[in-house]
Amino acid sequence: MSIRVAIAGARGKMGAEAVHTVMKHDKMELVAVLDYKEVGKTLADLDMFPASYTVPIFTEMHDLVEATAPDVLVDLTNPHAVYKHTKEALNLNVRPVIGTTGFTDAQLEELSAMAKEKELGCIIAPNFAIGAILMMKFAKEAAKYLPDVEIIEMHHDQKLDAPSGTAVKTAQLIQEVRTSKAQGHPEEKETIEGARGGDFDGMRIHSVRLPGLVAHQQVLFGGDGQLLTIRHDSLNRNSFMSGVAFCIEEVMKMDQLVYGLENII
Ligand SMILES: NC(=O)C1=CN([C@@H]2O[C@H](COP(=O)(O)OP(=O)(O)OC[C@H]3O[C@@H](n4cnc5c(N)ncnc54)[C@H](OP(=O)(O)O)[C@@H]3O)[C@@H](O)[C@H]2O)C=CC1
Ligand SMILES: O=C(O)C1=N[C@H](C(=O)O)C[C@H](O)C1
Repeated sequence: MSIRVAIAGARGKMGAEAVHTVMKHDKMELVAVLDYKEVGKTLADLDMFPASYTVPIFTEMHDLVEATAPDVLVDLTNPHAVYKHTKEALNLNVRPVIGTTGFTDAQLEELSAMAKEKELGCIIAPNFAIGAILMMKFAKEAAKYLPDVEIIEMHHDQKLDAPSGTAVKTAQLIQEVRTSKAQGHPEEKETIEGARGGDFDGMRIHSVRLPGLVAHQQVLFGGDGQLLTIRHDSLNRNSFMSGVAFCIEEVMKMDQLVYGLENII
């Protein structure tokens, strides 16, 4: 039996790739799309998709679920919409696979409690690319030996959240193995506000936004007379798609929320 998939954010850069991925997948069926405004009756009404994509578009999650009974909701929207979508999906017994970044800790805790109570799988993945997951794992390992670390994440200039979800997740993983410490000179002063980046448990995170970039991150470690740099580059959005397909299949086997693909690969 096919997994019935709905996608929120289908007109976006990631969402459009995810639409093609699900449409091509032999074990999945794209049954619906969630939008926040009337853009047509089906995806086929939009110039960006082929005429064969007669997938219905809904503006209310409740109507979407009632009409098309999806197993999984994939959300690739923005930090303002994603929390509501995830809650609505869980309430309606639809398993969320969330790529959208920008959750607060409190939101993650609440969604985790909801998924547990409902015994429903839910995956929140700040990054679907296998190379990025490895970069984070290697950074966590390196931080045990080289605890002075700064993160530089670099993204296209349409990104809404800073720092990136990947940078936050990397810092959280490092925090698990590193004794909290302030870095740099104790008396350092910023003569331009923000020059030293954001402070996460003493680690500095720097966010670069430029046209031309897709999604890139360097984790820099400094030691006595040595430097280690761990870098990952997503050069296109196809780099995320095998992770999206993997999560859609995995979430069907789960009964709780997982935050980060490093927990299930
Ligand atoms: N986990 C991962 O591996 C990755 C995650 N991301 C994350 O995915 C998200 C999307 O990224 P990207 O595709 O680049 O962004 P885009 O801005 O290209 O796409 C977002 C889409 O969502 C639509 N949208 C906004 N609000 C709603 C809503 N309430 N309901 C339905 N659709 C809505 C937007 O429509 P409109 O433009 O008309 O407002 C837009 O088409 C971001 O949070 C990004 O950080 C990105 C890459 C990889
Ligand atoms: O907005 C993006 O593009 C990306 N967002 C995710 C993040 O915030 O980490 C994943 C990837 O870096 C691309």
